[in-house]
Amino acid sequence: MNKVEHIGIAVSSMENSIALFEKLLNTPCYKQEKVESEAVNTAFFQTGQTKIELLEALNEQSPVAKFLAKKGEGIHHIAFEVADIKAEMKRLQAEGFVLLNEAPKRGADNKWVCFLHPKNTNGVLVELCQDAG
Ligand SMILES: CC[C@H](C(=O)O)C(=O)SCCNC(=O)CCNC(=O)[C@H](O)C(C)(C)COP(=O)(O)OP(=O)(O)OC[C@H]1O[C@@H](n2cnc3c(N)ncnc32)[C@H](O)[C@@H]1OP(=O)(O)O
Ligand SMILES: [Co+2]
Repeated sequence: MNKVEHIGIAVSSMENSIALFEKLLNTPCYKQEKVESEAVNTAFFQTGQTKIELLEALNEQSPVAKFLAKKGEGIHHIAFEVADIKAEMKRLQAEGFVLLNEAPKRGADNKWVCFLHPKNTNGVLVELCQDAG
């Protein structure tokens, strides 16, 4: 795990939260991107070596909609940058972590991603990210 690539934050209104985080971080949102496969709209802020990723549900089936209904707005996941996501997935599976997707899938911001179930990570949803080149 090279570094924290981003911290994912679940929000109810992307428009309101972009305005809030632009004030808080004193930096503009550098990208908004819909990830249909995850039923999320994302917005990114660069904060030094890491990023903030705001997440808004695109529909009621979105994992973010379920999270918001259950827990409300707040930190949703921590993403770690890895050099070789397939090797990391193999290593983590061998260590007993439950992978939520068997193969790397396309994430936002030009990444390959994989998620680990929070039941094996002290209740923290963990995402692995590798640059898709
Ligand atoms: C990929 C695009 C973008 C990127 O960075 O590129 C993203 O990050 S997209 C982010 C949205 N996508 C995901 O979150 C995909 C992975 N998530 C899942 O597969 C599900 O959300 C899952 C399996 C974590 C939970 O889904 P489930 O249907 O099982 O929901 P439950 O409410 O029944 O949850 C079961 C259990 O897990 C706890 N939980 C759920 N979400 C989280 C979370 N974000 N952090 C910590 N814990 C979480 C939930 O409280 C339940 O625990 P329990 O003790 O039973 O209450
Ligand atoms: Co993420």
